[in-house]
Amino acid sequence: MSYTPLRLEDYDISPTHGFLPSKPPLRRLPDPYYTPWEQIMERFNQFVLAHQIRRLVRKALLLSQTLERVAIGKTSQADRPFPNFNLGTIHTFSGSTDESWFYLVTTAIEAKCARGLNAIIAAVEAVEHNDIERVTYSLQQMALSLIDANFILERMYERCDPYVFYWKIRAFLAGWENMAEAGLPYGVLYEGVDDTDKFSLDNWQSLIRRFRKYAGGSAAQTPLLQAFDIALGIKHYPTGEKGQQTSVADARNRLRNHGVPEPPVANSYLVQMRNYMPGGHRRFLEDLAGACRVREYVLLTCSDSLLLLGRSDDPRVLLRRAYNDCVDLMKSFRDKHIMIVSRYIIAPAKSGPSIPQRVSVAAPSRAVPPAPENRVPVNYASRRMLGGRAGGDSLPADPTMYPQTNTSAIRPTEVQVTKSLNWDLPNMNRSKTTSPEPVAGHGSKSGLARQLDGNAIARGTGGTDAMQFLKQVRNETAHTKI
Ligand code: HEM
Repeated sequence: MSYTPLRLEDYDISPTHGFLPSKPPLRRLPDPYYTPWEQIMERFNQFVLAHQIRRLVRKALLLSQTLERVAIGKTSQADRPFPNFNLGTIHTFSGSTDESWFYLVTTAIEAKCARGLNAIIAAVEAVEHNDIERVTYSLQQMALSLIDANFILERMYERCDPYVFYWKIRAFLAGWENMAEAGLPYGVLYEGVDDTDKFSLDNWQSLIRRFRKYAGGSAAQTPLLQAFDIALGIKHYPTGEKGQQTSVADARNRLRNHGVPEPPVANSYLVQMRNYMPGGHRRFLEDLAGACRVREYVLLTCSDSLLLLGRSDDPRVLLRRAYNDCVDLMKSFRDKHIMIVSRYIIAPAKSGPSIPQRVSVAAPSRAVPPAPENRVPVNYASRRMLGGRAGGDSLPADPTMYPQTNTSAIRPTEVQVTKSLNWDLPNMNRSKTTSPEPVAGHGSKSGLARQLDGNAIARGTGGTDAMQFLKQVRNETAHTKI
């Protein structure tokens, strides 16, 4: 099979902005058709705080998001230029600068690593031409990009506070995949979609099949790290399984079968994350995996163990050093990232909110009543005690907004009531009422922002057992070194 050079532009990737769009996003949708939506967004944070957002969104007009008149990509801000990385956020869920910073750090890494993507393409091509010096130079450029990524990642600590991240931001990013522990064993039912409204209690099993599971927002959905993994030949195996990185024999085999694509990364979570990437970016990863043989080239060029003693200006020594530097920097990025996860997720989860929390009970949905035998006897008095709205409370205590301001402690009977609502099988209404509303469902009781006891698994917004997954990915990276 002949080699066809890869071109970033063919995959909606910008040579200057990488996986970011080359034009800044619109500040607001210019067509007056979307005014009802924009009006909600103008005061989004106030509405969330006042518990009005669900009501308003329900009331809002159902507008087509594919209206032809919408000039997506057209910007009113040609003078806020991306190339200078003069970035800011227009809207956040929580209204906090911590949340803005969280997005900005992630976006800045994308922006800065664009040159790394160009270097990846150059390295792939140089291998095809057996140009050792160009392969080395391209790997050095990739390393510079990874140095930037490492540096920017550490800036997360500057303005994103772990407490705020864990207790105030994270719930909004949560999804409904692998979230049984958070109270969503089946995912979420999308009202009005797939005839769900025709549901009756007799066919609840078919209804369960209509629940949808989607992972939450996670930077794991960036193609960037996967592109570097593929370029360096770093393989990831299913979590809990020990795999092997390419050996010299594998490398020979692959070079002989030129053009036969490598099987995709075998870690199902990373593969699944590709479904959340734009189609062009996903295709890029697939095509890159088919075309890239950088690791094989380095392995075969540098297989002679005597090279370890070789002169420092031997091109093969320089090649191996450039390759290993990249692997080291990928490992270092993942080390730093694990440290972030332990400070932003594990530590706050273990220590809990600064003041004891209350639990809240989701009001049963009118659309799907619970089966009579599963109805939980929650009376109005107990709901008020739990911070609910029953009985016409004008100012409900909301454990999700600022748990440190909640002064009442959890009572065992209240926890039982909540658990019962969460887990009883035919009681579908719980998912419908709690999950799509980030405000109501993610306090201390069932969402991602909650206190974990000693043995509980800390899950990422993508639903992984975060530490087990991330450490394996990091170790697999380290084992790739030649
Ligand atoms: C407060 C900051 C961050 C936290 C708490 C965090 C947390 C996590 C967690 C828990 C996972 C496991 C997957 C999941 O279930 O979600 C993950 C994966 C991942 N995150 Fe982050 N993350 C943060 C920032 C970033 C940034 C800035 C990047 C930059 C690109 C990033 C890139 C990744 C990648 C690529 C993965 C997939 C695993 C890998 O390839 O190493 N994360 N993150």
